[in-house]
Amino acid sequence: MTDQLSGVPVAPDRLPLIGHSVAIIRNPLEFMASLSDVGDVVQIFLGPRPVYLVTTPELIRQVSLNENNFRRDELAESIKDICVNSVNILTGKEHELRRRMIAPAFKQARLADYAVVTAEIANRWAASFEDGQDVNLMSSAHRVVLETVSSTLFTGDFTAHAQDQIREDIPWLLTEVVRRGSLPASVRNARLLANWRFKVRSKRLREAIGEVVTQYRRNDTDQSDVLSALIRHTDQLTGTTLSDEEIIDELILVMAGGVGSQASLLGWILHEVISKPDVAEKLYRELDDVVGAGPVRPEHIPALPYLRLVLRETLRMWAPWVSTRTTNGEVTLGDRTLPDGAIVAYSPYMIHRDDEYYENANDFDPERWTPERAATAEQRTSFTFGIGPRRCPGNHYSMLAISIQAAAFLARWQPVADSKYVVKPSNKDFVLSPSAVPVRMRLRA
Ligand code: HEM
Repeated sequence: MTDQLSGVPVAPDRLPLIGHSVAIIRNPLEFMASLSDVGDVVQIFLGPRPVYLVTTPELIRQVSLNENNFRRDELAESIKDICVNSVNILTGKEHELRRRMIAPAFKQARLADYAVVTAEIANRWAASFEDGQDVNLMSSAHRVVLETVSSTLFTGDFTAHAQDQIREDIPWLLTEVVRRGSLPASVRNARLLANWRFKVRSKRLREAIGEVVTQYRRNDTDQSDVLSALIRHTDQLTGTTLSDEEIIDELILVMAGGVGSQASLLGWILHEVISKPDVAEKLYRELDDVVGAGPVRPEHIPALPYLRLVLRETLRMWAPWVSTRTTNGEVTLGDRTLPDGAIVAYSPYMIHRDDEYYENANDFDPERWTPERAATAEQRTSFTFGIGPRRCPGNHYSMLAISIQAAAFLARWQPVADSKYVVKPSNKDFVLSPSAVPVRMRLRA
């Protein structure tokens, strides 16, 4: 397995023993973006172990649309102490059923309820700054997204105590899940104090969520939130309902997958607007016409077409940098046949930043998404939320929430960026976040 598969090109600058690990940790974006010319499938080495990176949209589609060719056991192993059976690690029929079970939580009618809560929190957030105040908008974005996601998961005030504890644990969960995911299994499973602490705290978090689930079942009313949707749904085809443990798994996945990624994108959208006067001018004009000085309401969002273009362009520029799968038996990709158990990866970021697929791919150009300009080819190479059976179920909600938050903030504020600070991507999550967005707040005239 650790042998090089003959005929598949290897990424340049492989070092003995450590392979490409250091290059990836140091600058994953530059590393990924440098590989598209090397071949359709490129071997990169994490230590001695090869990872097969597919570098064309066609092969990414082939991987994503043929889910049965892949397993999730490596991912499952890496998160087993906190999440046992969530949708992202189930495969085949079990995955299909779980997708049906969680779908009602993301239905349009529910999104309308979540949008009301999201707008309330976003308007409160926008009103919380002072003129002339120095703020790091990235940490601020993280806080507002955390509050919003936890409030859309469970709102019932009869569970206040457990909710407080869960909210306190989410930042810890996010940091740990990402950190542990980058460690080899041998280190994660070693008898170390840090691993023991992780298990103890994971158990405590699961118990706190379990307490909320019990209270919801007892209360038996629809609270218009994610938890109510998960508890109340019965699958029409099989009569299945979700057990408490399964619900705990799904709630943890939403927290781990939804908070960091949304916060990063909210941070990027604010950074892009603040640092690009031509984009800012058009957006401010649109916000003035539709929202005025605020507060923003969910029904404003469909009337903000330029904001939508800016969001789509932000999602293109700052797409997840990597996604992985493990082959389930021999799998042929293009003219290469990979062995059973091989790790296959692709990078939405790499495709989205390639001039072959997007004209001047490194330019922030929202108008490329206007109906006149967005070619079908561009739509087909857009991988921010994945495609196929594992496409992100939170995509519509994320776009709505980020739009509401950005609109609420920008309707009121026109901050000035700290000119001495260079914003860099930081790889703490699968969507890279801005290292910081330091600004001085300025009220809009
Ligand atoms: C803007 C922020 C987000 C981005 C960029 C994003 C991106 C993605 C991507 C690329 C995948 C597919 C990964 C793969 O191919 O294996 C995915 C899966 C998933 N996402 Fe998101 N996501 C975001 C926000 C959210 C939110 C807010 C939620 C929940 C409320 C969520 C829930 C999930 C779940 C449950 C899966 C697993 C789906 C499955 O395996 O069937 N995501 N996400």
